[in-house]
Amino acid sequence: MHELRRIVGFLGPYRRDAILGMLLVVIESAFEMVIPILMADIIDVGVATRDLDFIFRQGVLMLVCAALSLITGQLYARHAARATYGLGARLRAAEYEHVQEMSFANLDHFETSSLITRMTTDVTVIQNALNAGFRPMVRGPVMLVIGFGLAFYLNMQLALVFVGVSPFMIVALALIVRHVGPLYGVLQTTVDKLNDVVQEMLTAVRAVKAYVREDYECAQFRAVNEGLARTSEQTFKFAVLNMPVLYVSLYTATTLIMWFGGQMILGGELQVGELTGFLSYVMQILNSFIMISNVFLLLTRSLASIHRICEVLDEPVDLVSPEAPITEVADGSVEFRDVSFKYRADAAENALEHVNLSIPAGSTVGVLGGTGSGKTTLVQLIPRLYDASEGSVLVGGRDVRSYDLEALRNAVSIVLQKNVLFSGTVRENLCWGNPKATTEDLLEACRRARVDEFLDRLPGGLEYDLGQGGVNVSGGQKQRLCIARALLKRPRVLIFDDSTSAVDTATDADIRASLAALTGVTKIIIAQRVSSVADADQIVVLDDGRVHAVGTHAELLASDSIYQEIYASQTHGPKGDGVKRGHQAAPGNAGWVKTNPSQKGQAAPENAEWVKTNPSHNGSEGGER
Ligand SMILES: Nc1ncnc2c1ncn2[C@@H]1O[C@H](COP(=O)(O)OP(=O)(O)OP(=O)(O)O)[C@@H](O)[C@H]1O
Repeated sequence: MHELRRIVGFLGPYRRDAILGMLLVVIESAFEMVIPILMADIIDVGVATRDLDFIFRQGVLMLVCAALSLITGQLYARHAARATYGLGARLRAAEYEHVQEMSFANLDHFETSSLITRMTTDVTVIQNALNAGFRPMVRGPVMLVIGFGLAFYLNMQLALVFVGVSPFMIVALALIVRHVGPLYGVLQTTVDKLNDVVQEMLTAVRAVKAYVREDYECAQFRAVNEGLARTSEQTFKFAVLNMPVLYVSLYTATTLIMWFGGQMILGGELQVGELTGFLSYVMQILNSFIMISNVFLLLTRSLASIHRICEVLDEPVDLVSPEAPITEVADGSVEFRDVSFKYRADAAENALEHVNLSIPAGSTVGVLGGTGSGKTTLVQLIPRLYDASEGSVLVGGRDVRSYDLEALRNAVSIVLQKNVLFSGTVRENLCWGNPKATTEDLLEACRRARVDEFLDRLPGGLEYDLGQGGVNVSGGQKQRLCIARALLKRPRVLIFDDSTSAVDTATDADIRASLAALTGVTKIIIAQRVSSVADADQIVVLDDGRVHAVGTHAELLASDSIYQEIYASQTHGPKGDGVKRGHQAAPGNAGWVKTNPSQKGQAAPENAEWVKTNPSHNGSEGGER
């Protein structure tokens, strides 16, 4: 119930329309309900006494009531539509804005497809329920009360006959609603699943085609689609039972009333007009029961949607700026003080264990480690995409939790592993980094990120449309555009999470050289290739969430077993003795995995071996994906 009230609270300025709409329905119903009484009078008084004047006057009154009922009905429809669609728009906006505020950890709680369903289908369900249910929701109870009142007024005994039938109807309807309610929740979850399959397939449609998995995807879709059809069938099979229940009640009541009414007319206790008027009220009362039961069914379905929407709206944003935040980041120094981190409070293992690191402002740091060793996790703590579970992360000498989030994230620019560009031109995408950037600024960032190498070839240059998700450029070009976008923020700390994996080694070196010229900016580079970090001031080797070693290329090459292994395997294959043969460029985009990974939280075994992970997936040397 409190969720229903919460959603009603979103009416905002449309509350006036909702209230006006309700009033109009009450007036409309009242006018309509007077008509049978006027009709009964025409039969019992006008026709019985052959008083044409009376019949005419009552007829005109009936017409006026019908016309007023029609006008108020029309006015109601206008206000109801405004309230309904206004509420839908406000709900979608509230959900969308809340999702924007959510942290990565918050977003981990929801499937993307489920969020889409909650912002679209669930809101539509509420809209439809309100649109179709608003009128009967008000009209049903109003007609029920007035109908019963007037039925008792016309004939008490007949009204009691009718009252006798009602409990059966009420109990049967309550049972149907109780059974159908939970099924609606299941139905919405099934819609989630369908959206999930469709979204995943559309996002990965190129991979589907490349791997010739169309049949498999179709089978997946068919299974979920048929599941949805089955669930809908099951749900509506029960929902439609309300109609037979109501009609059985209607005809039983009508038959009984005709029988009793007929006896009463024969006994001279009732007039024909009275019985006709009474039967009209019986119809109206039963109609109002039909309306109320339909509203209950609609409401039951929308309650499931309301709950799902409230789950999004009530998700507490766990990363917010503090009360009195610091708005200036003094410098680009970064420090990890005994930091441990787990993605979920109930996770058995930490993704990072007791990490201690000190990165001076303006220095360049490389981060190496096997797949899943915690590299991405480590850097995501710097702009506070997640908060450390234990210990603290400092930027510019202050705990990241003491900064204004926006100020911190403006000072720490991260090029995520999964590069994302948006629909729009190159210029629009780059301006994400700095909306005020001039064309000169954009071209300068493009030069540094080596975007200039292909920008001329894009029709329109900066005005070239990248298409949805940047489909109109290659993987390597996308990475370079993302680097340029990050540079435009003019950050104090620049983080590259494997951001040059899809560019050729020569361009990678070029980009590194131009970044080296950015003095005063701390650069943290996660890379698979030793060559990408060999020139760094210090290199951090991660292993199973722990810092295995820190040092320069020469120091690590001389002392660290994991670094030696990585280096050797990249220069001469997994078992090579590359230590002695000097540094060479690593193969294009090879990824490296340890073949006998140690248990999480334990130091890496000395004999750990690193192997190349399917380099063919990453493109050939010197090329771009
Ligand atoms: N959102 C998440 N929720 C739960 N666990 C996660 C999440 N992201 C990563 N992990 C887990 O945390 C660990 C470290 O992952 P992380 O992405 O930091 O590794 P990585 O070194 O960057 O790997 P890669 O080189 O493959 O990108 C892994 O065991 C991974 O499965």
